[in-house]
Order: sequence, then C-alpha cells, then structure tokens
Amino acid sequence: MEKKEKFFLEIYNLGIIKFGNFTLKSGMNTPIYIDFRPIASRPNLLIKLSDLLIHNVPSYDFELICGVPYAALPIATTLSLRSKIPLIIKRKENKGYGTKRMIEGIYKAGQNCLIIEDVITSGDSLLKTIIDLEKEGLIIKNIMSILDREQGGIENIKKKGYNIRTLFRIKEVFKILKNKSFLKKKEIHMIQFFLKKNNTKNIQNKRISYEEKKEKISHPIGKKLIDITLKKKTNLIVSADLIDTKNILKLVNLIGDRICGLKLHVDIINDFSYSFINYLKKISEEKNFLLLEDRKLGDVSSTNSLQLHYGIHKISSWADIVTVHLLAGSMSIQNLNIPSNMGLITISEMSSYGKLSNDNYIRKVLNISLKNPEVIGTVAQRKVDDRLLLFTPGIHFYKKENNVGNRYIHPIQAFKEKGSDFIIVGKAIFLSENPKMMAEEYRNAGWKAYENEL
Ligand SMILES: O=P(O)(O)OC[C@H]1O[C@H](OP(=O)(O)OP(=O)(O)O)[C@H](O)[C@@H]1O
Ligand SMILES: O=C(O)c1cc(=O)[nH]c(=O)[nH]1
Repeated sequence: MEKKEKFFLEIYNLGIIKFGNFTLKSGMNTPIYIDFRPIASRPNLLIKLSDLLIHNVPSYDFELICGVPYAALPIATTLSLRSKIPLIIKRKENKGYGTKRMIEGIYKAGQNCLIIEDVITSGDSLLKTIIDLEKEGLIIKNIMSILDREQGGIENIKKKGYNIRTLFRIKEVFKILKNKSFLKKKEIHMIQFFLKKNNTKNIQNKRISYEEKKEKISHPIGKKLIDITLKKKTNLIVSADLIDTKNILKLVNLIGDRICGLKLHVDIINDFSYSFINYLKKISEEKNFLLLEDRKLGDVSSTNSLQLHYGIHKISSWADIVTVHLLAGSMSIQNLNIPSNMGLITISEMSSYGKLSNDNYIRKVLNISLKNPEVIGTVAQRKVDDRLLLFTPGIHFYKKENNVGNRYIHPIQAFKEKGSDFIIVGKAIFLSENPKMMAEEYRNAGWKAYENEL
C-alpha cells in the first residue's frame, strides 16, 4: 500500500471525516466535514504528516514556512521543526494592541515562503494568507494543502498564478475508504449526495441571477426589490444622508427613475414631518423604488419594537426595509410585530476601517439572518448564502478612503470580489454637481458589473 494511503487510514481512525449537517466557512452547507485538527494531539502522526508534505513540495527553495490559521498552525510548526526552516505566524485578525502585526516572527521582504493549508474549499482563507504575506514583501512560490474538497478552491488559486499541490483529493480519499470497506451504507449515500451536489467546479465563481435569487428569497419585500431591479435594470440604492426635506425631495426627483431603493436616516432630518414622508412615499410608488430606513436598531427586542413603532418617526408605518445590528443576539429581532410587507436587513459587517466585527461574529449574524423569516438580506463585505440579499455600501468610482474611517470600493469590486446584489452610493451622488448624471453612471456601472459576473 502506498505510504500516503496507509497514513490516511491511520488518521481516519481519529475521526477526521465527519458526517452530518455542517455549514462551512464559505457559508455552504455540506453533509461532510474534514477535520484534521485532532492530529495536533498525536505527535507521531503530526511528524508523519509533515514528512509527507515536505516530500511532495515541488521545490525546496523556500526560506520560511507559514500555516493558514488556525488548523494548519501545528502542522506548519512541525514542518519547521523537522526541516529547520524558520516558521512565521499569520494572525486571523489584528490584535489592535501591542505591535498590531498580522505576521509574527523573523523575516524580511524578498524571502520565499512556503504556505501550508489543511483543507481547501473555496480557497478564500488561503488567499487571505497569501495577500497578507505579500503585503510584507514575501514571495509565495509554493503552497501545500493536505486535502482538496474539489469544490473549485485549488483552481481559484491556480488561476491567480500560484503553484499549489495537495496531498489528497476528496474523491480519492472516498475511494480508498470504500475499497477498504471502512464506510457504512449511510455514509456512502451521504458521499454520493455530496459528490452529486458538488460536481460543478467553481461554483464559487459564478453568481446566480436576480431571477434565480428571487426563487430563493421568501419574503415579499425581498421579491419586490428584485422585481424592481429587473424591471428598471438597476441595483443602485442611493443613500440620501441629507438633513432637510427640501434637498431630499429635490434629489429624489432627479434620481428616482434610476434607483431601486432610497436609503434614509430619518433621525438626521431637521424638519421631518408626516407630510414629507407621505409625499416621499407617493414618489417612491410612482417612480417604483423602496424606502430603506437605515436605523441600525441594536437593542433588545422590546426597545427595538418601541423604536420601530413609536416616537415622531413611526418607522414601521412607512419604511419598506429597516436595518438592524444583532449585538443583542437572535432574540432582539423576534416579536417586533412589523408589518408583513416590511423586511429587515442585518448588519453583519460594516465597510469602515477598524470595524470590530470578527469572522465569528459575522458568521453568527449570517446564521441568525438565515433563520429569521423577516430578514431579507444583510450588509457584509463577503459572499453570503444565496438565500440572503447582499447590500454593499461604501461605493465610489475613485475614492479609496476618507479621513474618518470610511472605505470605498468600485462597483466592479463589489460584484466580483464581494458577490454583491445591491450597491449603496451616497456622497458620490448627492454631493456631485450633477446627481442625475452620476446616478445614471453608477446605475450603469452596477448593472454591467452584475451582468459580467453571470
Ligand atoms: O477554502 P476555504 O473556503 O477558505 O475553507 C477552508 C478553510 O476553512 C477552515 O478554516 P477555519 O478558519 O474555518 O478554521 P480554523 O480556524 O480551525 O482553521 C480550514 O482550516 C481552511 O483554512
Ligand atoms: O470549508 C470549510 O470551512 C471547511 C471544510 C472542511 O471540510 N473542513 C474544514 O475544516 N473547513
């Protein structure tokens, strides 16, 4: 038996293949989860694994070793100890204190670094590590992974020009286990289901169309937003951060035909009144766009409910959509008693510099969003499950950042890199000398960026 095959059967006994219902880092659901983490507690197996990896690296000209955090860290460390090649450590997040470095250890720009990954699904975690190492001037010539789930990740990395090898491929591993009769009938069925579902490579790269998305969205307001988008061929939402009603109405009359949504902060309007909101509602119906109140509720359910229904703004009486933070947990958006034609957008991840949300928080918000039927979508800086609409603020053609922490991306980046469904543009339109023309330009750019990803 080949050494590598023998090794796999050895680690299989540690329970590294798990069958059940799992959500992956990329948000995908899967019946199979590969978990190499228990190997860290078996020094002999760690040594065997690192020796196998080192024998499969295509060239030995690397001067540093780095693991993709966290699962690959003990493996990269063992490899470093065995080969005597120095280890550097990549953090998942900047600590925000101390040296605030993302890469720890001793290295200098120009050095060649070998990256170790445990499992590759989309390749996004690996890419994040590559980007952070390259920011430090390090050169990435070789990447080794233990297992490729054959879901497009390796191809994504190769397409970007990197040299990557994997010890195992998932189909090969299933074959080994089946031949050795290691699998139960139920497990074989789960594997067959997994393979059938994942037989299209690069699912990560393709986005689904608005029509397909509409089928996956259950909330009527989510469906309505998509209908408007398709009818008007616009995914542009304009953020009207203006402090008087006259200027908001003036802007809306100029851009109303070009947008699918208007985002407001009603609490900044000096002369807010019901006649204003009634008039705005009338225009939104005539010109066919939705009203989003960016209230960012963030309290417990009872307070959120009061803020939605009472006070001078009575948001629930006119807004089609309201934004919410989930800092207070999943129950904070239960029992809000909102009308059935009003939807919620959760804030999973802001676009600002120094935002406090980490991967764990973001994933939890996304999970809660998927489970609550009143949530139509979310604000995030990453691809999310197709059952959520993804809203991307911080859009600007030219600006990258300002001096108060806002960060901006181009509509192309929003659709290509973040998998956006709707772009939210503010200052670039309402501060421009010609808001009508700018709205048209952003509308065209957003639509083209969407079509290019299909
Ligand atoms: O190719 P991708 O779609 O990025 O998914 C694969 C990544 O997911 C896991 O990391 P995760 O951060 O979930 O867990 P960890 O902290 O235990 O490594 C795994 O260890 C890979 O690094
Ligand atoms: O994609 C993931 O998050 C993932 C898949 C897998 O099989 N194992 C793992 O650790 N992560």
